[in-house]
Order: sequence, then structure tokens, then C-alpha cells
Amino acid sequence: MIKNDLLLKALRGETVERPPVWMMRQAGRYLPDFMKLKEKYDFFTRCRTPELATEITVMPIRQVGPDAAILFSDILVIPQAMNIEVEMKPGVGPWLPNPVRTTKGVNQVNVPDVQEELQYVFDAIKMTKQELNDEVPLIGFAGSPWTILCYTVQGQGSKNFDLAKKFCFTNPEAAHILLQKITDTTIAYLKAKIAAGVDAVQLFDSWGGMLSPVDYQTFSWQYMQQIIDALKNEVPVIAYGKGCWFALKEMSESGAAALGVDWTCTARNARYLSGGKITLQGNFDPARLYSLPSEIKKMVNQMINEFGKDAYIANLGHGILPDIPVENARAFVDAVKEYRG
Ligand SMILES: Cc1c2[nH]c(c1CCC(=O)O)Cc1[nH]c(c(CCC(=O)O)c1C)Cc1[nH]c(c(CCC(=O)O)c1C)Cc1[nH]c(c(C)c1CCC(=O)O)C2
Repeated sequence: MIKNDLLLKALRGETVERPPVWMMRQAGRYLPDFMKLKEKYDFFTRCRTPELATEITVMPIRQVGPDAAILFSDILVIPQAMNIEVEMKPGVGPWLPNPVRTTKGVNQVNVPDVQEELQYVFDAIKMTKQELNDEVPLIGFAGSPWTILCYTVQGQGSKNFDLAKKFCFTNPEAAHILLQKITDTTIAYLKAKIAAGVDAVQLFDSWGGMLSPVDYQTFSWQYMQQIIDALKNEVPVIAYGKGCWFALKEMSESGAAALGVDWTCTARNARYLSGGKITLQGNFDPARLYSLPSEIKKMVNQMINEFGKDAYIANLGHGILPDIPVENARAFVDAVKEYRG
């Protein structure tokens, strides 16, 4: 049904002529047209207006040419829907004026009716699917419960999420109640995204690597696993954990269709740790897109040779940086498309 189904083939582990390619955060600030819209509408207006979310989602498809679209939205629409105020402050990033740091605070957090609170996301998916006209698949996403807890407790971005960890380690009971509420909301949310038409789902555990391997199991992975269990029979799930190479074995046994890896792990190590069969996604250093296009192309070829063309999705190891020239992003995508072994 979908004309370019390379991503879906790779997620099923089928042989492909070349790997599919997309870029995390591809619907974003390195695109001049995105910056024009940013002048007119604030961040959550862009998320909440299906026409704008659709336009931004399709922008990189037309201007850079990856093999999949990812819906323009944010992982923080989930805490918003759970009755936690979230702002996007220009120059600062996410800002939560009333962070959750007590048992009482956790008790005030809702598990909402997602149809009521997040209908705008499902409308954006339906509109985007129409606009894409089955050219490429559409990826839906959510943050991992741990990564959402990080923002909910810390109240903003952080280098080490010290307050989030302090909360988990001093009040684990409340932390687990909060994580379960986020998990339940996320499952309902992603099921509704699938019903609205997304073809695959990615979980972003952007801050999983902040935890020790033991704490990762306790505070992050068990909740990721619940989400994967709930969705894996409906669409392929990609589990991305930044800095989580130590968990690749467990992740490979989870029922996820693919695992995202960052640039600190070699392809050989990632294949070894994940058992050699499961599809892997990654792992170009986003800062390497500052290199000249000719060098980017060389490095991309090397990356594909190391991962192998099958059971592989070419991507960055984390989101694209805001000041990357569009032609460098295009060099990355083109290099994968030109790959011939
Ligand atoms: C941690 C996280 C967030 N949001 C997200 C994550 C997980 C991925 C990752 O780790 O990068 C996920 C996300 N955020 C956005 C998308 C859209 C789809 C895509 O292109 O991948 C996705 C998948 C749009 C966005 N989300 C945001 C922007 C930029 C702000 C803007 O346009 O005003 C975009 C395009 C804002 C945002 N939202 C968040 C942060 C930290 C920021 C600020 C970033 C910064 O200012 O450098 C939280």
C-alpha cells in the first residue's frame, strides 16, 4: 500500500536493496521554512494546529527526502495532558513552572482521557496521512516514562537530571506511581495514534543513559517493556535509548522491531550485544553533519558497511542540531540512497 516501504521492510527484517534513512528531529529548526513558521506561531500552537503540524511534518520529506516522516509534535504533550503545565521558552527549551516533587504532587497528576486531551494529535495524523498520500510511512512517537519523569520532576532540561534522580531514590514509591500513570497514559495515547494511522512507533528514552544499569531496569526499562507489550502486535515499535548500550540484550528480547543506538557504541558491539538478528537504527554523530558533504558521504558509507545493509535503518545517533546546513542533511540522506554496497 505504501509506495516507499523500505522502512517497514527493514523493521520486518526483510532483505532490501539499500537501507532506509530518516533523521531524528528531522521536522525542525535546521529548515528555513520551519523558522519562518516559528516567527508567526509559538511552539504548542504549531503542535495543536493540525494544518501546521502537517505542513512541518511533510517539509523534510519534500526538502531533504528521507524514507519516512515523523509527526511534528513533542514528547511533552503527555505531561500537559496529565494536568502538568509545560511551556516552551524561547532560548531555554521546556519549562514546567510547577514540577512534581512530592507524593501530594504525584496524587494530583491525572491519567486523562486521551481522546479528550490529545484529539489534536490524532487530527494531525489523519491530515498528514492524506497529505503524504502513501508515499512514505508515518512514524508516531512518545517519550519513555523515565524521560517524561525527568522533565516532570526537574522542571526543565538538565545535564544530569539530579532532582529527578533524587526524587526517585528518596521517594521510590511515589516515583513508581508517577511512572505507572505516565505508562498508562502513553499506552492509550499510542494506541489512539495507531488507530489514527501511524505505521510505526518510536519510544524516545533520551535520558535512560543517566541511570546505572540496575536503576535503568527499575526506573525505565520495565515501563518501556509494558508499552512494547501493549503495542507490538499492532505496529512495529522502535526502542531508542540514548546511552543505553548496556541494556541492548534485554531490549533485543522485548518484542521491539528495532533498537536505536547512539554514536558512542560501535556497530559491531551493538550487533553483538543485541544478538545479531534484530534491526538496529542509528548512529551517526549529529555533530558530524558539520563536516563537508563529501566527508559526510564517506562516513555514511563506512557506517552502512559496518552495520550491514539489512536489518538496519540509517539515522543519526540523536536529534539533528538546529544549525546544520540543509545541504549537509541532504548529503547524509543522499549518501544512504546512493549506497550500492
Ligand atoms: C527530549 C525530547 C523533547 N522532545 C523530543 C525529545 C526526544 C528526542 C530527543 O531526545 O531529542 C521529541 C521530539 N520533539 C520534536 C519532535 C518532532 C519530530 C521530529 O522531527 O523528530 C520529536 C520527535 C519537535 C521539537 N521539539 C522542540 C523543538 C524546537 C523548539 C521550537 O521549534 O520552538 C522541536 C522542533 C522543543 C523541545 N522539546 C524537547 C526539548 C528538549 C526541546 C528543546 C530543544 C532545544 O531548544 O534545543 C523535549
